[in-house]
Amino acid sequence: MNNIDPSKSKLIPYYSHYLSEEEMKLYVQYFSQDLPAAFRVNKHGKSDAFQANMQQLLETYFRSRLEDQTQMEKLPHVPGGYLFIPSRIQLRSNEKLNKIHKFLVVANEGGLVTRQEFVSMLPPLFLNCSKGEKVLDMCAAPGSKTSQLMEQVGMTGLVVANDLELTRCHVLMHGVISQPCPQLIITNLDASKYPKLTVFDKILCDVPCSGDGTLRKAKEIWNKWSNAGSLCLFEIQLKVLIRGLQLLKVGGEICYSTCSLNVIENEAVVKTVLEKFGASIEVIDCSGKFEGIKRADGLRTWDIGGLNGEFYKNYEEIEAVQDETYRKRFNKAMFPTQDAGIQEQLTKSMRFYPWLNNSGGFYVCMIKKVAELPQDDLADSLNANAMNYEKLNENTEFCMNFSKSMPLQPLKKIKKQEVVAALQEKFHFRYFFEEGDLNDILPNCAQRELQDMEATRVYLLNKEAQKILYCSENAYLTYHIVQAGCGGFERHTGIINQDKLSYRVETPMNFLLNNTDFVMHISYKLFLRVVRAGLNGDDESIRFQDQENIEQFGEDIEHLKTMQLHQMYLLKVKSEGLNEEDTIKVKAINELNISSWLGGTSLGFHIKRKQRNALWCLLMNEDIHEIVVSGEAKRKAAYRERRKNDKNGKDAGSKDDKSEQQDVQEEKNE
Ligand SMILES: C[S@@+](CC[C@H](N)C(=O)[O-])C[C@H]1O[C@@H](n2cnc3c(N)ncnc32)[C@H](O)[C@@H]1O
Repeated sequence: MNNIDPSKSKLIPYYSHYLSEEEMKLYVQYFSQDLPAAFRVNKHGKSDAFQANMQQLLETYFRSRLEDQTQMEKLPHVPGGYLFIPSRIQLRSNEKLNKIHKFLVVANEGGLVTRQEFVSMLPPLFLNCSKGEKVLDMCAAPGSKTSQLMEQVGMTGLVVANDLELTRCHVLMHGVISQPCPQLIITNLDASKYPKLTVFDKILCDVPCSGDGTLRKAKEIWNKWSNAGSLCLFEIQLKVLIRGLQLLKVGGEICYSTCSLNVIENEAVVKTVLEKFGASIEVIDCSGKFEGIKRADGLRTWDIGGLNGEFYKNYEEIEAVQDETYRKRFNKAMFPTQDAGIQEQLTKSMRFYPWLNNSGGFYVCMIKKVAELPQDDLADSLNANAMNYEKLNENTEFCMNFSKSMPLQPLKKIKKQEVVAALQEKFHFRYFFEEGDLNDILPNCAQRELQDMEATRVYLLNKEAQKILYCSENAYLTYHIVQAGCGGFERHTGIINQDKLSYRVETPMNFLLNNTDFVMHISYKLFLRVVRAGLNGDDESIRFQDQENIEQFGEDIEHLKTMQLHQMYLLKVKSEGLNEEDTIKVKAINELNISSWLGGTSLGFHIKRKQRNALWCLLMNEDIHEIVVSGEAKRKAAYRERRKNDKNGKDAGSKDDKSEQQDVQEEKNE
């Protein structure tokens, strides 16, 4: 902690006002330590068995690299969640542990796991959405909680993920788009005037906050912190929560959360909505839920801190302050209530102090809407704002800013039904999501091209997402829809198919091929061989005519030659004759829905480089840097060489070059 001395931070006198001496010792002790690394296995679109198998593989991998087995723990109640006791910094700096860190980074980028702080996993855990439910994530970027919500509602539900910042919406989009997410809509709106797109079953209200609970990661907060941030965030936090309550169905649940421990951003906000909507909402008692995840009760009553280390017991003390500008920083609603019923409810909200679960600091309050909300001035004005905003935006001139700043063409209903016919004819999909018929879904897919052009990419949306994207002619503009559904099919422009309308299934939607004729069964040995082919930085497919391949995989190759060549297939690995350990590996591989391209004389997998790397190391129990570094170095050297030779820079914009440039940048950053 260079130049950081917690004892000099304003945080210490501030929190000493709320916490006991003993708690303050723990506060300084824990917040001065680095945060343990945590991750969870990505399960979206896969079975419970997949998660169990993948967990077993990962545990074996990590444990074989840990001398002290107590350094890795299973996170209680978080499906597929793990915690490393060594901090993130220790993981990076210790030579042995660094192997774990590097693997985690690649496995995260390859989509096998999500690196996510433990407390950040809690709001979706408490929200506990069921399959098919409609959920709004009001302040969603960068989106780690969104991906948990998508897992919970499954492919027939709806997740509307929103963020005020367009660039952050794009971060969110890129984080989830490689997963099958026909249930996802991403919007770029102010959550406090969010339109009534539908009535939601559950809402996550993870509001913008001062973030003082993230001190273990963001150490600069020790020096920078002042109470001004919390004082000015109160109003937007309150408005977003009220708007969330308005958009929630009666009987639905909303999770209000912040990564701050400041009462102004937490209990004061919840108290205000309890005062306003009294009998229509209630704080849910979660004390019986998720035993083993420790928490402290929310505060009943509190003082409000000022900017100069002083505290105010009530609003009258603020009114007595001479300086009007200073007075205006405070809101009467921030102060506690005398109502014992509300105080009691506030204690049911949950404070996650860092010393309870060796985590960051967090606040979570689960609220149930038990009846329609009564009249309230602030709530009414938010409703009116949202309606005016929608009305204005129906006139597209008013949304040109969004349109101009969006780097992508808008998503519109697919125009050419020949495309739909071609897809149906080619793949003979027998059924689609867990329920519902592909025949209803396909004609309503979306494309980004202008209306009269053929789609180069066909986006798949489920019925709930379609209702939103097509609710009006210009819904994507009115509601600033950044993304709806995910890429389903991509136009094939290879020489062989040049003359006819031909599409291939995109990676997120590979599972669609499960019930078609396009499934290829190969041996585990051949699977490993093709994964390895891409690791050395050269050719990512294997050639059948190579002598070595003919000798080793003769049976496989003979079988492949009987299949239709120049074709994409969903890959399934045969498990007959394998030992128990390899059988588990094969089961996990088969649920990853990897597709492959069977050429006239070659076989290659459609698999991201990082996923290929992570998979190889996991299956072979090899260290990531040993296997990857040589291949990456070779590839990057080749790229630099090409750049040097390419004086005109003609190739600079190609897709491969862009990802290589990114890699070179990543290398620099490390
Ligand atoms: C605490 S972060 C959300 C973290 C996110 N839920 C996650 O798990 O990755 C708060 C987010 O709120 C966004 N935000 C700020 N003001 C907003 C507003 N008025 N409406 C919607 N989003 C807002 C910020 O851009 C930021 O991405």
